[in-house]
Amino acid sequence: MNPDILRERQNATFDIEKLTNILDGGAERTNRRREIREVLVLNDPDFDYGTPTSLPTMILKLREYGISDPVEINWYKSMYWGTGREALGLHYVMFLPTLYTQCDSEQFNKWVPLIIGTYAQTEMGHGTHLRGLETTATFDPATQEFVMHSPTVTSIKWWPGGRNPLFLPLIFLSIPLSASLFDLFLSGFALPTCSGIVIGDIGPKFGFDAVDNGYLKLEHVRIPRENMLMKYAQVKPDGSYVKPLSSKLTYGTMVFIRSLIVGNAGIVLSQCCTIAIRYSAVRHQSEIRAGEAEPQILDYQTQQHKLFPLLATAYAFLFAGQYMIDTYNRISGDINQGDLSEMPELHALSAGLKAFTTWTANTGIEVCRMSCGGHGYSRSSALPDIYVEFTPSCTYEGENTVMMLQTARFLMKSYRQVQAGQQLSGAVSYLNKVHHRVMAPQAVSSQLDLNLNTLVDLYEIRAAMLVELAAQSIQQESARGKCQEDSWNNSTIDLVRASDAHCHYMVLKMFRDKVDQIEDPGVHSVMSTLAHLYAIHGMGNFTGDFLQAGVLTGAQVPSVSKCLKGLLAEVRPSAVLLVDAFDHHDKMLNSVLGRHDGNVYEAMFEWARSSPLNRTEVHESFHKHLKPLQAKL
Ligand SMILES: CCCCC/C=C\C/C=C\C/C=C\CCCCC(=O)SCCNC(=O)CCNC(=O)[C@H](O)C(C)(C)COP(=O)(O)OP(=O)(O)OC[C@H]1O[C@@H](n2cnc3c(N)ncnc32)[C@H](O)[C@@H]1OP(=O)(O)O
Ligand SMILES: Cc1cc2nc3c(=O)[nH]c(=O)nc-3n(C[C@H](O)[C@H](O)[C@H](O)COP(=O)(O)OP(=O)(O)OC[C@H]3O[C@@H](n4cnc5c(N)ncnc54)[C@H](O)[C@@H]3O)c2cc1C
Repeated sequence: MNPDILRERQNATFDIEKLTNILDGGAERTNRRREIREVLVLNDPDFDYGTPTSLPTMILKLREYGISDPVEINWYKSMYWGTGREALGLHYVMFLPTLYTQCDSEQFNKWVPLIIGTYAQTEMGHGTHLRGLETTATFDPATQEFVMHSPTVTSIKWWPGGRNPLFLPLIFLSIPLSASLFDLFLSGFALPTCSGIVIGDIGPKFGFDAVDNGYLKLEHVRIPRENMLMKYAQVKPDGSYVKPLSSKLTYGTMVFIRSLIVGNAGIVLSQCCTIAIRYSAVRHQSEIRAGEAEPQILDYQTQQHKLFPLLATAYAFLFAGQYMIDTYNRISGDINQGDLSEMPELHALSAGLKAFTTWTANTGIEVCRMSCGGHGYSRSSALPDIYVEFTPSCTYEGENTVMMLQTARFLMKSYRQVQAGQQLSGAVSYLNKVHHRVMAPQAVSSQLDLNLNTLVDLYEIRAAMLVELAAQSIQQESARGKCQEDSWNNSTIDLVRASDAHCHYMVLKMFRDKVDQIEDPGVHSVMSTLAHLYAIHGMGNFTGDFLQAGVLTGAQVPSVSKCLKGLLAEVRPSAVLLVDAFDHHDKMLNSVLGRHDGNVYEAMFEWARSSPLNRTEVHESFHKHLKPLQAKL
């Protein structure tokens, strides 16, 4: 083991295993995750990662082992495929969940065990604006079929991931009856026997190469009436339409995956922090004091300033992901029982946190890559591949700006309710104080109050102020004679800013609540330090907001920076131990820089030598192209 990394692991001030257990949701979950990793994948003689049979092998193994819990599927898949995506991602995270949540019992028993599918909602002309989708599904009572049709070029289904060229069960979103409503259809086309279908691949993408994203054009293709997913809405044999309790129930799968993406952003950021911090512990470069040995780059304050706030953010997002999934499971359980009262709040929370966490993690991956210098740009680091695979999460499952505006819609509605004298509960209950003006900033002392509860309060006041400013912008636009829609559009910068601040407050609050639950003194102490670092770092990035909210004075601003530097120094001794607690296996991380043993250089040389370009002393292209050319010169 590299001596630097060995030294970093001595004198631990907290129990790493206990922190790993907290991240997994308990010791039993850690044991189960490791069992899946070590026994069911790594020590499985059939484990054949990277071969053409990998995918079918994985599917058969998941069934053989009876792994159906979404989180356990993800544990298995992420061990099997490492940090990359695989072609069936969409089947597991969108196609199956849609069947689970939108099929009636007969359809469920008929389809779920049997098929692999994709989710074809987006069209060439519309991905965000679902009410603008153009694919039609017209019911023919004479034949008891729906006629599916792509009326325009912009209605061609575009992007469905994992498009299987031979058999095409897919979840369709189409407009069967009216522009405001659409429903889900399962269409089992066995190509090429089924006429009226034009299918293909949309061509090379920025990345996501393991997933074949396709296109699908339908020309009056008929499917049985029974293929409409009929849990919430039905078309009866006589053609009558039974509306769902809410037209937004059709959007349920997107809310589910957005909820998953929150925790996934934490996982991806934790992978990158593991790579960058372990590498920064073994990389020596330049000098701090003339004549002395080159220091570990992790001892540079700027390197700590790049990486430690991201480390704190990774923990924050992992805890936010746990909260999000728990909230999703609770509210979707209520929805299943017909109680839709919290559906708007679930939508607003999942939409906002999906955007907030993916935007932050997306930027953070690049900071981690650049903090590793040239070797960060090598594919051996795994960081370029992680970035390329993660960055579309800012676009898919709800483009981030649009998602933030959905959260803003909920915040504005809540603000208006408070103005009308209603008492709010849940995540927006802090807005009650705005109405009663108890949001007045507390007496701000000359010293920055570092109590975590106080910091959460300051973030709450910042969010409330920005919500009020956005609402006032809309009111001012209306007062200038603008219609409601234009008043909204002319305030969308403020609205996104308010949603971002609301999400930031929510994430810090979840972090603080999680720290409060930690009983082990050593783990509590190090997690409390990270939560403080997360809060102070955000205060440094958004100082203007806190000044504008009156919860920070100009005189206190220097102490924010001073406090930040102190927290960076406090984290430094535990940095490698804190990434060890993420418990990312070398095989899954697939990074020369992030190896657990820290033996980076030897591994990098081996990695380079294994490059296809180094298979022969002289590359065949010399003999094929250069030598004949030389002979002519
Ligand atoms: C098992 C572990 C796995 C871990 C893996 C984790 C991550 C892996 C990541 C990815 C997986 C792999 C690949 C990803 C592939 C990506 C697949 C896709 O991208 S599928 C397509 C996704 N598309 C979208 O998300 C479309 C986005 N657009 C919309 O959702 C809607 O158009 C809209 C923007 C929300 C607007 O809808 P609409 O116009 O109908 O509504 P509005 O008029 O704006 O508002 C009316 C009203 O409705 C409320 N509302 C809107 N949506 C919802 C909802 N979902 N739920 C509840 N309520 C909703 C809205 O709040 C308004 O309410 P009110 O203000 O009270 O009127
Ligand atoms: C890798 C990848 C995989 C995908 N897989 C699938 C899949 O399997 N199935 C599927 O159905 N789809 C899939 N998609 C499509 C994806 O869901 C859409 O691209 C996404 O919903 C964004 O919609 P759009 O492309 O129409 O972008 P647009 O909405 O056209 O966004 C373009 C710009 O317009 C802005 N904008 C749009 N509306 C508003 C508004 N109301 N207010 C302010 N600004 C606005 C956006 O902020 C953005 O800046 C995938 C996409 C990617 C990148």
